[in-house]
Amino acid sequence: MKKIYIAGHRGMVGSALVREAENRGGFEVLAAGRDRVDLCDQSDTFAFLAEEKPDIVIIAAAKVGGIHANSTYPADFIYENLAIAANLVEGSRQAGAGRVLFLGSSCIYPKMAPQPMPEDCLLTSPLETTNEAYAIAKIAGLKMCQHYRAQHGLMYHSAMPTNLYGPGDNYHAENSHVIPALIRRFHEAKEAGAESVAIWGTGTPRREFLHVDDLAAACFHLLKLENPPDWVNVGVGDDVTILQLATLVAKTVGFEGTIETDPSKPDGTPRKLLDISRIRETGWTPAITLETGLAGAYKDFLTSLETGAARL
Ligand SMILES: NC(=O)C1=CN([C@@H]2O[C@H](COP(=O)(O)OP(=O)(O)OC[C@H]3O[C@@H](n4cnc5c(N)ncnc54)[C@H](OP(=O)(O)O)[C@@H]3O)[C@@H](O)[C@H]2O)C=CC1
Ligand SMILES: C[C@H]1O[C@H](OP(=O)(O)OP(=O)(O)OC[C@H]2O[C@@H](n3cnc4c(=O)[nH]c(N)nc43)[C@H](O)[C@@H]2O)[C@@H](O)[C@@H](O)C1=O
Repeated sequence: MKKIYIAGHRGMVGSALVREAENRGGFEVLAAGRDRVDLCDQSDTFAFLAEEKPDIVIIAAAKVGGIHANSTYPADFIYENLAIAANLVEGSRQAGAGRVLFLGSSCIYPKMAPQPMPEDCLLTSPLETTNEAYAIAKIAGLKMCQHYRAQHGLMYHSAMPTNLYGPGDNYHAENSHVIPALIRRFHEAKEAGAESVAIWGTGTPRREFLHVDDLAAACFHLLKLENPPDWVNVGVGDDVTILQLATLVAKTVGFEGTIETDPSKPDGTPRKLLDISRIRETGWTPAITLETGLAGAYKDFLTSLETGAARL
């Protein structure tokens, strides 16, 4: 049985990965919170990995947030994400882990990349400014895996997911991503009997949304490949405008008022649709539609409010 360390197992992605590992079976799952290991601390991380000696490591720990958090705390985003990537990749090598899967993000690609964005448009022109710090750290993590694979012959590789959503999301009013932010805002507006809800920006940017359970399935699919790409896009191959998304979230939540835009807030990158032909060629395809996924995410939000587990 392979021992798999899922770094960040309490997060939205990490908890989906733990569920997927348990459903598939055949893994001894190692999960350790910040109380056990601070992944920004090099000696702490090296000692933890040397003691536990996992066979496989999935790096789903990161400092994560939406457009506001990324542009407000760029120093935290670049430092913490560089430290986590460097400590886990080098610590895994020292501890003898034969396989590492690093999770990046679609924001690694240039702001004005061709759409849909193929893997090889990486580093061809400037990044979007609102998340440049985070993107640079994610590019460094991806490049570490690529170079460790080349120099050390280790099977270290990466997945670049598009915007994600699902159970266990962060519903913070300012620091969250757009889907959890809108679920909360429309829910609170419905409860308060409000007539209108404002969404950030112009409503015109386009985004692609992947359910976190689809991402978890893709990660375990990639871990089974004998010769995976150094990095591969993981998305659904389709996108919507933010206004279309807001209309869908309002319908899911049952909010019947009007939706207004707030152009004083940033739009971010105009479009970031991933080209997912490479992962499709390996035999993976997403299964959860946005409508179905949103219904489940709203249910999860209501349950987490009731149990007190919601990340507000
Ligand atoms: N959410 C999204 O839309 C997208 C996410 N991704 C990537 O997926 C991965 C997971 O994201 P997601 O699950 O959404 O994020 P979450 O914020 O939900 O989870 C991140 C996890 O990392 C842990 N963590 C952060 N810093 C440390 C540290 N110093 N030591 C130990 N643990 C730490 C957190 O621990 P604690 O619980 O203690 O805070 C948390 O459990 C990230 O790599 C992210 O870049 C990629 C594309 C889109
Ligand atoms: C996953 C990805 O996430 C971040 O990039 P982003 O795609 O810009 O993420 P976002 O979810 O915060 O916003 C998407 C769009 O939606 C609009 N929008 C409307 N109303 C709200 C709102 O209420 N909250 C938020 N957050 N956005 C809103 C918002 O103005 C923007 O146009 C990266 O920094 C980086 O972390 C990364 O990789």
